[in-house]
Amino acid sequence: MDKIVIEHLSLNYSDGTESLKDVSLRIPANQITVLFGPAGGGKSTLLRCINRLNDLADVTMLSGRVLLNGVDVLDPHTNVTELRRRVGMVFSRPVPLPLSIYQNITYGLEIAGERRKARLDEAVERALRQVVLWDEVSDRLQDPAHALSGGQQQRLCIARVLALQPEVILLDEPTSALDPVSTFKIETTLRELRSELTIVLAPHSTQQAARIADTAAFFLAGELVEMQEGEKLFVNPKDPRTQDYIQGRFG
Ligand SMILES: Nc1ncnc2c1ncn2[C@@H]1O[C@H](COP(=O)(O)OP(=O)(O)OP(=O)(O)O)[C@@H](O)[C@H]1O
Repeated sequence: MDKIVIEHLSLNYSDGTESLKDVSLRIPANQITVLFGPAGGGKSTLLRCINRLNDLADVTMLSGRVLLNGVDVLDPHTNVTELRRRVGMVFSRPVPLPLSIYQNITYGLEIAGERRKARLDEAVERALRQVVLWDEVSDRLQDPAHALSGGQQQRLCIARVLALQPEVILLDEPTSALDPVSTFKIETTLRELRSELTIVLAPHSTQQAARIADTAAFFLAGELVEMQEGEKLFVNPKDPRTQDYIQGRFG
């Protein structure tokens, strides 16, 4: 089943950059779909269209459709707050709230109206277990989140998103600020989360793309060059531009 279907999506910013040029693709449910390619290819822009974060940018032209479960999220009537709960986002630098570990997880739930302590405790434990952080922090949930290591902070940021029980998570270079061990833990966590939700990720390297992609899409200067199963794309790309990029000939 396709969770997200993007149809003829084009987007220009006010400086005239054509960041997405007639992009159409299908993102399968319960898989990790990787958007990769050289800097400036449009990967972040595409991620930010899926949860309407581009509403905050200086966009001068936007056309096409982004269907989530068949419904166009670009429709002006979309409830954007609800959309962003259903489609969570994780950024490249972990930015925990200046609160305790516990409150980082409960913050969004409390805003959504949950006040019951038992429910909040349960949600904290569940989310921290999902990102394999529970055993490391269960005895110091009231400590400031900033006291955690960078890798732990990023797992906490993922847990914060998961606590809202999203259907999709978007990750924009989530491990670019992390060491290889933390990166490995996050990649393992994402593989396990696939059974519960749909993951769309812009990796920080081609190596990461190849390691983690169930499906991979190669972007170059706003264009989708090709998309296929990760195992096939990284072994036998169809397009010579993809081949040149994955062999390190440019970018
Ligand atoms: N808010 C913005 N305002 C103006 N131009 C932007 C904005 N965001 C991105 N761009 C431009 O759009 C193009 C695509 O950028 P985008 O960040 O989507 O690419 P990317 O493939 O994710 O690259 P990177 O890996 O560097 O993040 C670039 O030319 C970039 O300069």
